[in-house]
Amino acid sequence: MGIDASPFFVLYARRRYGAAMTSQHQNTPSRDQIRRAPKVLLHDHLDGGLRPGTIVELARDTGYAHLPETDPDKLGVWFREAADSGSLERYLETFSHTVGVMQTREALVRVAAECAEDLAEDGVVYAEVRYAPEQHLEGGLGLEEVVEAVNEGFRQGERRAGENGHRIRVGALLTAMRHAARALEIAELANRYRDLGVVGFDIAGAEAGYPPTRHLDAFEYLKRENNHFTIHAGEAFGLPSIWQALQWCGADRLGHGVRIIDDIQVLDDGSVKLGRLASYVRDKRIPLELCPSSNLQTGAADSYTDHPIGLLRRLHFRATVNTDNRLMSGTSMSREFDHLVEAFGYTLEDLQWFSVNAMKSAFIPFDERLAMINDVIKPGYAELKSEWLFKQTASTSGSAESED
Ligand SMILES: O=c1[nH]cnc2c1ncn2[C@H]1C[C@H](O)[C@@H](CO)O1
Ligand SMILES: [Zn+2]
Repeated sequence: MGIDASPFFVLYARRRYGAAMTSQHQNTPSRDQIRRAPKVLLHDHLDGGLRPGTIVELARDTGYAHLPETDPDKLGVWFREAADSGSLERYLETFSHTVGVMQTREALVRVAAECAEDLAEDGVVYAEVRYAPEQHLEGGLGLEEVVEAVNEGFRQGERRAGENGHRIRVGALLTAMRHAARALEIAELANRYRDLGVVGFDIAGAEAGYPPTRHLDAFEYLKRENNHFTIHAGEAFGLPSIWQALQWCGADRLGHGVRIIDDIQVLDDGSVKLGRLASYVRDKRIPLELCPSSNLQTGAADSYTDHPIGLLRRLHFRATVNTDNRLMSGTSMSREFDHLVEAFGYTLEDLQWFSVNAMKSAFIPFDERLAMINDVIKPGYAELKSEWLFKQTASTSGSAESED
C-alpha cells in the first residue's frame, strides 16, 4: 500500500502542509455527501420548480391546452432549452405554462407539497420559496385563498418528507411582479400572513425598464411594519438597480445581486479594489442570493468557472447559493453545489460556509436561525467531515505505519 493512503500520513501532511492537504484528502465532497449535506435555500420560485409529470397531469385535469409537449421527459427538456436563450425576458416566457396549470386550489396544494418533498429529498433543511399570488387568480381564487392553498401544500410536503426521514422547514415569500401595479396590495398580504407561513416579500419579473423604485410605497409600508423583503436586482441590469434596491428601497437581501461584480476591480498584480457600492454591500453583510445555473441561462455569466461567486466567496461577501428555477435550469441545490465544487474545488468547509451564510440571512427569527445553525447545519457537516476517518481506517486495517 502506498504511503499516501495512510491516515497517519494524512495527519502528518495536514500538520506539515496545512489546509491544502485537508481539502485535497479529506474534504472534497462526493456527490452523495453533497446530497446529504444540510443545505439552505433562500431563492427558489414555486412556479419554476414543478415536476414535468405534474405539469402534464395538471394540464389534463384543468383543461390547459397550451403545453408545448405532453411527454414529461420531453417537456422537461423543452423547459431547459427554452429557458436557455441568454435573455431574461425570453427565460420568463416559459413561466406562462407553469403558471397556466397553477390556477386551482388543488393544483397549488399539490405543487407546493411536491416542492417541499423534492427539496427535502435533496437535503435542503430550510427553504424560502417564492411565488406571485397575483398570477394565480385566473381560475377564480382570491389572493388569500392562493396563499392558504400554498401554505397547506408546504405543510403537507413537510409532513410527508418527515415521514420519509427528511426534515425540512419551508417559509413562503410573496412576490409582486415589477411590471404590474399590485405591489402594495401584495405587501399588505404578506404582512397579514406573517407568522402564518409567510416570512417576507419580493419583487420579480423583467428588470430593465422596471426599476424597483416604482414600488416604493410597498417597501415603505413593509419597513413601517418591521417586515422583511428581498428584491430581484443586479441580474439583467447592473449597479443602478442594486443601488436603488438598497439605498432607495431598503432591501434586506438582493435577489441575485451578481452584477455587484461590476463594482469590483481585479488589478494586474492580483489585488482587488472595491467601489463604494460593493464596499457597502460587503461591509453591511448584505446577503446575495446567487443562482449560478440561472445566470448562465439568462446571460449574466458565461460559465461556472467564470461565475462571480468564486471571487465574491474569496472576498467574504455574504454569498449564498440558490436554485432560482429548478425546472427551467434542470437543477437542484445539490447540483448547484456539484458545479461549484468542480469549478472552484470547494470543500465541505466551503459548502458549510454558504449554508451558514444563507441561514444567517433567512427571514425567520434570530433564535430559530441560530438553532438551525448550531443544532442542524454544523452537526450535519461535522458528521460528513468525519466520514473520511472511518473509511481510511477500514482500508488500512493491519497496517503498521507510524507517523514517523
Ligand atoms: O430570475 C428571475 N428574475 C426575475 N424574475 C423571475 C426570475 N425567475 C422567476 N421570475 C419570475 C417569474 C415567475 O412567474 C415569478 C414569480 O415566481 O417570478
Ligand atoms: Zn428569481
